[in-house]
Amino acid sequence: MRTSMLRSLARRTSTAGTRRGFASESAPDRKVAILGAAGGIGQPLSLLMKLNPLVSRLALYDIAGTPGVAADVSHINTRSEILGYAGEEQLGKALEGADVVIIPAGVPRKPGMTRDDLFNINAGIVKSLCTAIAKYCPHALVNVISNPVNSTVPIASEVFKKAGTYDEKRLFGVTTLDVVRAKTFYAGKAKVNVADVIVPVVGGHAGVTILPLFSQATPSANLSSEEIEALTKRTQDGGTEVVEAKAGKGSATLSMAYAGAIFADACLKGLNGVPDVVECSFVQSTVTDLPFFASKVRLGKNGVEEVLGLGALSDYEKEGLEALKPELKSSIEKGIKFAHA
Ligand SMILES: NC(=O)C1=CN([C@@H]2O[C@H](COP(=O)(O)OP(=O)(O)OC[C@H]3O[C@@H](n4cnc5c(N)ncnc54)[C@H](O)[C@@H]3O)[C@@H](O)[C@H]2O)C=CC1
Ligand SMILES: O=C([O-])CC(=O)C(=O)O
Repeated sequence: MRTSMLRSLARRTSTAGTRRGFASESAPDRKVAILGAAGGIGQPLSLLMKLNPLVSRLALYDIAGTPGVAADVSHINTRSEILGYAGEEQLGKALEGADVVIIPAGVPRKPGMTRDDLFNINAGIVKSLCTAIAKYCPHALVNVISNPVNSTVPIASEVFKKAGTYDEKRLFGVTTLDVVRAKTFYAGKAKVNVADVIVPVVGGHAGVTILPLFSQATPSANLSSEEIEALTKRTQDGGTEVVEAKAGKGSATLSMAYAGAIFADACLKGLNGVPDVVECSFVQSTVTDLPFFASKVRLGKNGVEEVLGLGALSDYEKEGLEALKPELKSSIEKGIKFAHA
């Protein structure tokens, strides 16, 4: 997205005052809905999705505060039409016809909390939003950002199963921020150009369940095992690093909005038939014995086209993989149990 988005922005700016930039759009119509659009992630994510030329309609939904965000973002001279919706009675309208639904609704952590501490509030929010998705846009690709992702994605799957709309190809836990962090931290340590870095991050999205595969990182670098361990730990604790720095004012919002925009863009490209779109995501999986697992996923016209395997792991990564399984298993089971209660 990075280059295409900037190119498109530059084009719009250079044609300011004319309609030329708009008339040349050839991408198909795509509606994206953001649920939780007035929040810390929701607002910058709304901005970034407004800059994405693949979006023709952008629906911004929250329980309150969306008219202001929608009015503000709507003045930006890019392709998409902005639609603002506030309050539960408008949720159906926000969702109708959506191709991609992004969910950053829910409470964020404060220092001292784990992501699982958010379960009690966010599980119910995700359950009710997914119930509405099943009703109003059952074929949309659903990008779940709300934490704890390791549980909220299984909750979403159970809600969709119950409604008879579940398609495992269309449900994604957004773990892109782990990849974004792994790339940044690796580039700093390996002294390589960050724009060239590729690092898969697998497992889940909480603490030790986040497993960056630095042995597969490119460009390759001769890092010591101590350096790899430190990079792994920093990636696993990246969220906590931000929570502590914000000191009670929430968790990552700007970097998450960036990551969410990258992942939604990949979903849109896949829907539009762009070949070889691959991103890591927490999806239904047979890569391990766990029913959900984050790994590289090829995106296509129906969502997940292929869940890719883990590739060769170092001994350190093999240990990490075994160590993460009990926590990830219990978080998945907790979500499934909640959805059935
Ligand atoms: N997957 C990931 O990598 C990351 C996930 N997160 C998670 O994203 C979530 C949101 O974080 P922030 O934006 O910082 O929180 P925030 O509190 O700033 O914003 C959340 C928004 O959700 C809205 N909301 C609450 N209930 C809703 C409902 N039923 N329907 C629609 N909107 C509703 C609120 O009104 C608020 O505007 C948290 O659960 C956080 O842990 C945060 C960073 C990274
Ligand atoms: O740490 C948190 O609570 C928010 C999050 O998921 C992240 O920044 O990775």
